[in-house]
Amino acid sequence: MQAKITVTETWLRKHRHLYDGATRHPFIRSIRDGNINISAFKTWLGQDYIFVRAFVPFVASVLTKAYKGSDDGNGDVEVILGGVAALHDEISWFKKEAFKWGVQLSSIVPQKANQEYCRFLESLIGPEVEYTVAAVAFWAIETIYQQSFAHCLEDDSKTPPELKETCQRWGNESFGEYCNSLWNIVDRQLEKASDDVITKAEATLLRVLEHEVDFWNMSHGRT
Ligand SMILES: Cc1ncc(CN)c(N)n1
Repeated sequence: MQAKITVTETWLRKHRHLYDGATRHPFIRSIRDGNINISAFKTWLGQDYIFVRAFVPFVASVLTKAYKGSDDGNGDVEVILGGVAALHDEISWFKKEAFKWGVQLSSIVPQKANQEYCRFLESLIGPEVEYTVAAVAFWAIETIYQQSFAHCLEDDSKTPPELKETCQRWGNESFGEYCNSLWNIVDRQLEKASDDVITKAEATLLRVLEHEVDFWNMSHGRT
């Protein structure tokens, strides 16, 4: 018997072009090919630190929604709590890495693409946004980084040794498993969602993909 195709699989097939644009962006390719411009890397580092700080309240809101909105026999809260803990480490890592590269985090001004992405995250925090919709955004945001940086660690990659740790941060197997747990959450939620929520969730996925591409563009100096 053929396995039933999930809503997320349908979306990924339908939006493959945009998805690949986010996970195989020229910025990521330049890390993988070993010809990354270090000033672009430093721009990304400083801007992403600001993004991650704004990401924390968003993830906390997903955690609250999971607690209130899912019949949590499935352990959604624990998975998302793991994500909050990982973000705590991520913030410490950004500080350490910024010091290493001589990036002054206190003087970073968020660029337009970053501001718009952070504003989008804020728009998903309120109680009027369904758990399913917020969970789709969360899953997509984490998975795009996982897939992008894992690409830089493949056997034939020429990622510079000094950037390997950065790629490991999101490209490692356990982050991959965590993303799969988020994917399971999303699939379970979508299975019981109304058509209206599914439509909103798909639109949210598209917005995330666009914001991620804009974020890479900004880091790559294309804005
Ligand atoms: C822009 C962006 N997207 C995703 C992630 C992964 N938490 C991140 N750090 N920054």
